[in-house]
Amino acid sequence: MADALLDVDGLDVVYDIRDATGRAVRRLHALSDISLVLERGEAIGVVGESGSGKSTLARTIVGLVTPTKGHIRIDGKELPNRRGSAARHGIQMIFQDHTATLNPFQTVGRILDEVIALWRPGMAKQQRRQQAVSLLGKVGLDAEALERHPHAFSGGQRQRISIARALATEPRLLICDEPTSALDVSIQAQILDLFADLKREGYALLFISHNLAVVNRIAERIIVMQGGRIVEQGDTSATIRTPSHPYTRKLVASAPRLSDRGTLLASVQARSDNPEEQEKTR
Ligand SMILES: Nc1ncnc2c1ncn2[C@@H]1O[C@H](COP(=O)(O)OP(=O)(O)OP(=O)(O)O)[C@@H](O)[C@H]1O
Repeated sequence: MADALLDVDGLDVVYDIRDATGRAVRRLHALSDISLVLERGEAIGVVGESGSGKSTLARTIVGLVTPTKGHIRIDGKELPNRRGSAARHGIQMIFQDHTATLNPFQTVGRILDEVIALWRPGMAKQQRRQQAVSLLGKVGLDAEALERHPHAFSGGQRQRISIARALATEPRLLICDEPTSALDVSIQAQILDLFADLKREGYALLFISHNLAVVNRIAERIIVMQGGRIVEQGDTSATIRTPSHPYTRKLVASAPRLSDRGTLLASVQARSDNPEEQEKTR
């Protein structure tokens, strides 16, 4: 598809399951024949129960898992399955566990500066600092954050910092693997607002969540996965309103208050005035 940003075509992933000695004892088909197309600036939500293959899909796209079959193309060109290759092609991943991306021994300024310097080798120090301040502003943090270490921030703010770090590589696509699941419900709403803002700015999102309400808030299209396969995909609201696959029907039926769409997030929003988060953010 010529105009697609990301084109995943017939992707299979098989894991070797090993015993304690490291010997492969069986194979697990984690992804089977996954195909999806994501347009520029579009947000697609990926839902499915635990073990359905959502993280494997994300990790395969960014080169952390090697597929046994299929193609991943960015701008119509094959994306090499290597660590770092996705970043060079404008794809960044945002994890649930931001501790993985934030070095606790470095200040936020240092964390951001390392990435900016890598991406813009010729940029002068003062300009890099300005760039870091601008990235912090984009995620709702002020320049003061530069001098502090990650542990000085709340969970929601640390997730903001890891988003700023991802944005430092000037990506076009953010692959978000349960980026709000580890946060309090009130903070979740604020981080979701941030993703909605980023989407309005033109970033494409592949947004993985087990929470249908979250996907409904962020993504115009939805992909439903079960047992490593896509069982349904389409417009998010239409799919939630009239799911056609029995598994999607089950997911919708078991989602709390989803029958009254919007209510869940409206209630989350009403509680999003978390003083701790607000105080530290500004
Ligand atoms: N490195 C691995 N080695 C072997 N099996 C794995 C590995 N990673 C995942 N799996 C298995 O692959 C299947 C898909 O896992 P995956 O983590 O992709 O699902 P998921 O939908 O993201 O689940 P969750 O929501 O719990 O993160 C599961 O059966 C899981 O146990």
